[in-house]
Amino acid sequence: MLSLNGVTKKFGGLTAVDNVSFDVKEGSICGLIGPNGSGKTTLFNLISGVYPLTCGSVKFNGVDITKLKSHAIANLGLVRTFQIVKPFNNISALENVVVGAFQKHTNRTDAEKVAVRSMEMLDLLKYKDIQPQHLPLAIKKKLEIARIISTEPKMILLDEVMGGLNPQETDEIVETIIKINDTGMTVLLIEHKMKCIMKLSEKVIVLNNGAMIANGEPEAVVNDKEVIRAYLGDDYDVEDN
Ligand SMILES: Nc1ncnc2c1ncn2[C@@H]1O[C@H](COP(=O)(O)OP(=O)(O)OP(=O)(O)O)[C@@H](O)[C@H]1O
Repeated sequence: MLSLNGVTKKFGGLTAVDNVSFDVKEGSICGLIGPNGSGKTTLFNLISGVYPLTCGSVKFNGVDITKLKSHAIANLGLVRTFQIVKPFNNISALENVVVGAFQKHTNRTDAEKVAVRSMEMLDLLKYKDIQPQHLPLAIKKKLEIARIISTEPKMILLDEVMGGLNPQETDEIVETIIKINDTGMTVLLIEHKMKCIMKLSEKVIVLNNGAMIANGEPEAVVNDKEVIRAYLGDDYDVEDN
């Protein structure tokens, strides 16, 4: 579904993403992990057309999207969340989600139907008339997911959607991601909470200093010596994370 080949990004003298190649299988959930500053968000920015690549290529659903802009990539069905959620604060939660649905639907009634369905899936309908500025972080994060789901994508990129949430809120988001994936959407997610990564991911990709140091099944990846050295640490225990 998504295929990266030699993806590289240089910011002046710094190679933020270094010759990264991997595939994400259609219908799967794939985790992207690594230390702070290892290039995860930059990689999302490259895939989603926010930054141009220095070299390499990205294919989505058989189409070369390397040089496409974000909106064109979103039109093909590949959308992402941002680490810092920035909803439109002066309109209701529902209107925020309707904005996403307008990507495919020009008709207001159709767009609203899709938005309501997305909010239902995330158990957000009770907040529909509230402006996001009055909602807690966990609900804002869910709203961001509802907004991208309402574009009716084939694949979503989630950038630390569990960051800053308590264990119960985190569990809810994990269940939501499973529900979304069950509808057929492919998921690639950046996450520091290893327990969630282990529960959700069919495959885990690890970046360190911009380079991919592991790519495989979660069990194999967490037992990989280089991953332990670079990221997890010797006393790593999934239950603690
Ligand atoms: N626009 C930019 N200009 C210059 N350097 C950048 C830019 N964006 C990111 N970087 C640098 O690229 C490297 C990778 O950053 P990135 O944000 O992708 O890491 P990350 O793995 O997502 O980190 P975190 O887990 O903290 O979010 C860092 O050294 C960062 O300072």
